[in-house]
Amino acid sequence: MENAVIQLRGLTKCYGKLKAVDDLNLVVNKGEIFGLLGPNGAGKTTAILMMLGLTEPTAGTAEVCGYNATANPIAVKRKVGYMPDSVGFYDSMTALENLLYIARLNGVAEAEVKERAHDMLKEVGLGADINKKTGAFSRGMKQRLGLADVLIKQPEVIILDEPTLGIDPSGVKEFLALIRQLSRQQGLTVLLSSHHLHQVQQVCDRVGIFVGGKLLVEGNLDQLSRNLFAEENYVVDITLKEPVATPWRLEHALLQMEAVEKIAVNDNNIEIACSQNVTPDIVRFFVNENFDITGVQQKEYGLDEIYQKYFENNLTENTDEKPGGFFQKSFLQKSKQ
Ligand SMILES: Nc1ncnc2c1ncn2[C@@H]1O[C@H](COP(=O)(O)OP(=O)(O)OP(=O)(O)O)[C@@H](O)[C@H]1O
Repeated sequence: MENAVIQLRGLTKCYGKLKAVDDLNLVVNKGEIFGLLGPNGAGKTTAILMMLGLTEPTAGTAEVCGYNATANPIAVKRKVGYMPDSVGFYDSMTALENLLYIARLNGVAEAEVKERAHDMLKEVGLGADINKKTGAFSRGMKQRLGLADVLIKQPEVIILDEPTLGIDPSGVKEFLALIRQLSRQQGLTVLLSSHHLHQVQQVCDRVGIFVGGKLLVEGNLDQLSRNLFAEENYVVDITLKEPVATPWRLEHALLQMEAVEKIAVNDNNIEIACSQNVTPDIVRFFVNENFDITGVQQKEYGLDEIYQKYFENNLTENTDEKPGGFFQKSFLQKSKQ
């Protein structure tokens, strides 16, 4: 693909009998922020190390900025900024001194190194901390300095491995906003790995769910939720003042409505999956049946539900299984003709 900055074809890495990465095929395009989302041990770091040419694939290829990462790791290193999950600095040196050191190591010309380092520190929000020793930096400040380290050589793509690990929630928000801003302003391609779905959801254009070395699905959130929840187009969540005394009677009555597909009753909470949006009819039904409604909510699917579908439905243990059991497990379902 013309626009592809990262192109992985059948990328596989075995450690003995363990397939840490299993036939990974992925394209990340220029200017995109792609989130590799998966639990601990999914194989994210191994995949990244192969993209950087730091470990050799057992099979397949990783092409980054047009270079085969295994055959040409130095060329890839020139184009890619990599921030590992734990960034180290010289504690007794200031932020500026640390950054100048990294910039020089990366071959930034002496004539411009100081100006660029100052600009970069301002850009990542450390303008006021230029002369502070990094030993006194918080984890969030260290991540910002790590980002400056990565960006100082003006890479085409940055790869961030668990970049928000150990930062407090407001720091995470600011850090992710910064990544997005930099990507949008400079057309920078970003691949970030994380197991924090909420964070990935905030910042990424597209995500891939990676489990047991396999990429289970990839796409933007809309596509993922449309694919995974095609059967569960409209889900209405009704909260009642009191728990339902005879759930089976309620379920039976609700299933008489044509659009109602599945129902789950949990004390005073009822989730109803429908083929069309019949929320007004459902509310009318409850009122007519003399239930006191305290809440009505139409459910929207985000990464939470997508993640839950994969990780809490035991699909992690059997990735060959086709997704689809989210509602079937807990919901009373209308039998199909
Ligand atoms: N050098 C190695 N030798 C043997 N096994 C390894 C090696 N590196 C990683 N593994 C194994 O490969 C699998 C994938 O590990 P990897 O670090 O890539 O996962 P990850 O998704 O990055 O996890 P985390 O989020 O915990 O960093 C794990 O089971 C891990 O134990």
